[in-house]
Amino acid sequence: MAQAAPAPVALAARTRGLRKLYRGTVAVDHVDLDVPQGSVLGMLGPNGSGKTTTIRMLLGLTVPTAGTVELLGVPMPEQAEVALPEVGALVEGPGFHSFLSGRDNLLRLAAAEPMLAGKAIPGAVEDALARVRLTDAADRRFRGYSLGMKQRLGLAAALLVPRRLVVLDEPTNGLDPAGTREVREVIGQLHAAGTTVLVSSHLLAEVEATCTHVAVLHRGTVVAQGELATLLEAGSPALVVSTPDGDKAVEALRDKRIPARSLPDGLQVDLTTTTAPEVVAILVGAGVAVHEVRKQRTGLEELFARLTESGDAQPDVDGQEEGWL
Ligand SMILES: Nc1ncnc2c1ncn2[C@@H]1O[C@H](COP(=O)(O)OP(=O)(O)OP(=O)(O)O)[C@@H](O)[C@H]1O
Repeated sequence: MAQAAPAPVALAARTRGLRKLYRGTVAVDHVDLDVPQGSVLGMLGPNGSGKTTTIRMLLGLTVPTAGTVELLGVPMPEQAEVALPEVGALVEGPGFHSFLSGRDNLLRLAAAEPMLAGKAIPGAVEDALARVRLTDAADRRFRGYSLGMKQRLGLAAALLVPRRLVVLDEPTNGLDPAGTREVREVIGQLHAAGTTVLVSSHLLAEVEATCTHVAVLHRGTVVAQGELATLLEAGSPALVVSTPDGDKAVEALRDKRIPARSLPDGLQVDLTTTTAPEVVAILVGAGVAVHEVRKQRTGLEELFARLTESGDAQPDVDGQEEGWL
């Protein structure tokens, strides 16, 4: 039965005071999340920070202990049947049958899509398979798929019909670099088509590369959210100087009360109380060989550093290599 489509809304998803307890353990608390219509919002947080639990509550898969959820303007889970047909989701355990091929799994899911007419099903399945580059492996059984292929099939299921909102929980888990680039491409295409995308990740670099907005979770609460560009501007600016004379340079700056710290190939200078030309003049005056100087964006990095300093959370090693100093 076709349902009345939800009306256009400013926020594709909105939570207020969201809380989830598991046997006395707080998984999510006080989460007021705004996912603007048309945005690509990266939900960023270390392992165990509450990303999956929040996403599951948004989709009506987990019942909140307290708080409210609105999805495409309607309350969840009360009006799930209104919102969910317009929401594609890739979450843990998408329920594929191990003995069926990738294509047959998608055909089964497509048959259950209220927005897909029967005769449109085969075409929609082939399109979705092609979009995640799984056509060649489509006849193989799901149980023989690699983790990356399983992720691709999950993504294909989320893309079976045009959606107003696509929710992807750690979509690049298990994917190689080419697969990761393809997921970024798919997110870019969805964004260009006006679809709102909510994507969770523990990789800073991944969020920076794909998102317009960010919500940072730590220990179950949102510690920052907003436009990526605004968050990147926040935090104190820094200068990264490449030089073989790092220690000498740090000393020269500290003599002038400018905070700096050594890096493997140079140093990082805090620009809160000084400027880049002044730093370069001091270094050159002190006889430091300056090979390269560049401004560093520190907003997200600082937010993440604060998270890791508080103990229980470490960003992924890949994230450190790609997105950190
Ligand atoms: N079904 C459950 N039963 C008990 N505790 C749970 C359950 N699901 C999640 N938790 C706990 O809730 C907290 C948040 O977990 P969640 O999976 O939402 O975090 P996450 O940010 O998605 O982590 P990851 O990046 O590792 O997937 C963790 O402490 C986790 O152990």
